[in-house]
Amino acid sequence: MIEIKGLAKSYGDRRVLKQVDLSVRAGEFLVVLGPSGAGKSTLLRCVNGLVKSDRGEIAIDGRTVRTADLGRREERRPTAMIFQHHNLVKRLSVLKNVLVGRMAGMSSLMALFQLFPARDVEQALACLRRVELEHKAQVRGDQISGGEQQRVGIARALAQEPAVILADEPVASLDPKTARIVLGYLKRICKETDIAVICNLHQVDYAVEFGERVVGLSDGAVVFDGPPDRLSTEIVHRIYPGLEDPGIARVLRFQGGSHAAADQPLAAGA
Ligand SMILES: Nc1ncnc2c1ncn2[C@@H]1O[C@H](COP(=O)(O)OP(=O)(O)OP(=O)(O)O)[C@@H](O)[C@H]1O
Repeated sequence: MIEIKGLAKSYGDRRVLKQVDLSVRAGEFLVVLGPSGAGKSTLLRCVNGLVKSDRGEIAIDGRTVRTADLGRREERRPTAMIFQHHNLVKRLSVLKNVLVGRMAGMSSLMALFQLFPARDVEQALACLRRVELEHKAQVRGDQISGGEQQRVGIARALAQEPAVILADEPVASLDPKTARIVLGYLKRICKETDIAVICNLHQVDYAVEFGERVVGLSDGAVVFDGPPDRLSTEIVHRIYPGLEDPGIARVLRFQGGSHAAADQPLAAGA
């Protein structure tokens, strides 16, 4: 359970997060939608302690998140990140990339020489099995496709045994078919393991298709929080002010999202 209360963050004069309140259940697949600069990445960085908020509280399973805990490898952290560009170590095998997720708790010497206990290797292989990549365990990280790299990113996050996986635009650099496959794995793992997922996305159609709950962030404030079938063109415009994209009406109609509003063309030619 993640509890965010009154979260605020500014960079200089720019208020990037304004009083964000959010709670996320174990096993919930939450999509955060919002335009560029809305504060989505900053929100995730505050949750994993990478960025110190100015005000507010974040607790994961009752334990307050503190930036000071970040550098302490001996402690297993409750958050795992998935990045847009996968961030794999290219010269390492797929398996070793996943084992990076097990490094918390290992001695510095063991970590330095990559001496992983057999049970960690077993666990990493099990994580690779969940994304159907066990057969690529010994392949180098740069010799697999972008979609496979992101599946390894998911396995690495899973290997950390986190309470929450924070995915920052995990499919932004993938083609639509691969993006759907990757989101499918992420959602399935969320449901099967009871790990909460907070997934920043740009694409309304993926949010409608995969999100169990959608939070719309606009200019640092939550402007929508609800199930994807409540997204309407009006709400999408609230999240993306000034957006002129008649395609959104089609997406909502096609996906069976809401409904009365979606049936109104947004603009000529919609
Ligand atoms: N370290 C930083 N120093 C100063 N300003 C920052 C820093 N990180 C982010 N910002 C600013 O904060 C605002 C929100 O950034 P953030 O990356 O959280 O938005 P976002 O919604 O994730 O955008 P995108 O979808 O483009 O990644 C932006 O104006 C950005 O320039």
